[in-house]
Order: sequence, then C-alpha cells, then structure tokens
Amino acid sequence: MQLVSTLLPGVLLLEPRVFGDERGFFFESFNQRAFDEVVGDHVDFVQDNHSKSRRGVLRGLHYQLPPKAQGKLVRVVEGEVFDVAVDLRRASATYGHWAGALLSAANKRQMWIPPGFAHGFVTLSETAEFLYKTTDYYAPEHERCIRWNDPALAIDWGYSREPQLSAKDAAAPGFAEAEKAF
Ligand SMILES: Cc1cn([C@H]2C[C@H](O)[C@@H](COP(=O)(O)OP(=O)(O)O[C@H]3O[C@H](C)C(=O)[C@H](O)[C@H]3O)O2)c(=O)[nH]c1=O
Repeated sequence: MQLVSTLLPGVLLLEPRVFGDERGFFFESFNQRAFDEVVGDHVDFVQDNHSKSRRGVLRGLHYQLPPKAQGKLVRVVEGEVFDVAVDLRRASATYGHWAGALLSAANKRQMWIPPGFAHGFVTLSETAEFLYKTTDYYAPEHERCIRWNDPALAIDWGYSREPQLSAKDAAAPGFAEAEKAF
C-alpha cells in the first residue's frame, strides 16, 4: 500500500500494489502493518460495511459524534464513486474544508478518513459496490448528518444531476447548524 496524496491533514488517498498476470490480478486489500506505517499510528477496525448504490445515489454526509466517532477506510469493488471528506475539527486550519477523490474498482484506490470528518459519496457508474472498515461500531444515537449541497461547503461532487438521497439525507441540516463536538 502506498500513499498517493494527502487530501486534507489526516485524510489519505492510498493505492495497493496490484499483481497482474494472465489469470487476472491479486492485491492485499488490507494489511495492518502497511496501513499503520502509512498512517503513522496503529489503527484498530471493528466493523466492515458493504453497500450497493445505483448511479446518482448520494450517501452522506455522515459522521458519528464522540465517543463513537468513526475512522473509515473506504474502497470501491464495482463501479466508481466520487468520495468526499469534510473537516469538522474546530481547531483545524482546514475546518469546513472538503476534499474528494474518484474511487473505483479500476483504480483500486482507498481513502482513509480519520474520526473528526464527515463522509459521503455519489455514485457515478450504473451501480457501485462500496466497502469500508470502521474504527468504532455503528451507533445511530451518535450519528449526525450534514446537507450534501450546503453552499457553505461548496462541494463539487462531479455529478451534474439531482442526486437520489435517503429521507434522512434530504432532511439534513447545513454545516453551521449540524452538531459537531470535535
Ligand atoms: C451505517 C450503518 C447502517 N446500518 C443500517 C441502518 C439502516 O437500517 C440501514 C441503512 O443505513 P443508512 O441509510 O444510514 O446507510 P448509508 O446512507 O449508506 O450510511 C452510510 O453512509 C455514509 C457513506 C457513511 O460514511 C456512513 O458509514 C454511513 O452513515 O443500515 C447498520 O445496521 N449498520 C451501519 O453501520
């Protein structure tokens, strides 16, 4: 696994070493030692998630409040998404800033989003299957949302049509109104 770029302080775009041959390919999708080395700290994951979305589905922006804040290591195994992280850490120089990257089955890139960031993605392919590891368990009572198109964030999702949202995401508050506590 190698660091492609730092998208925001702490938010890393990673790429595995892929071994291709006449049969197809092999790569280590997660290696604890290699991940800790590139992050510079030991990170424990407790849950794996898998979602499938159709083109235009936008999931997010979501996060869990402390003490249930989640770090997420996300990747795409079918199709393509534009994946976004937003800095919620009040003391951060990049508070309220966003960063994004194309994650796809083809580029096999992964994004590490530490606790303290909101996360979301929009589906750019006919369908996309999205897998991610989290550093804490799902805690709906600690989950909060931020509206995907808040002008205060001005996220360029790279998707020109109206996305398909869950009712929860359609009703999400703006960045300023959302409870953060980081
Ligand atoms: C996240 C989660 C959900 N669920 C159940 C709760 C609902 O009955 C159903 C769908 O949940 P939701 O609509 O919140 O799923 P997403 O919109 O994909 O939410 C995720 O979307 C963005 C991209 C994120 O970064 C978060 O990991 C997560 O919030 O799965 C669980 O049982 N466990 C879980 O960890």
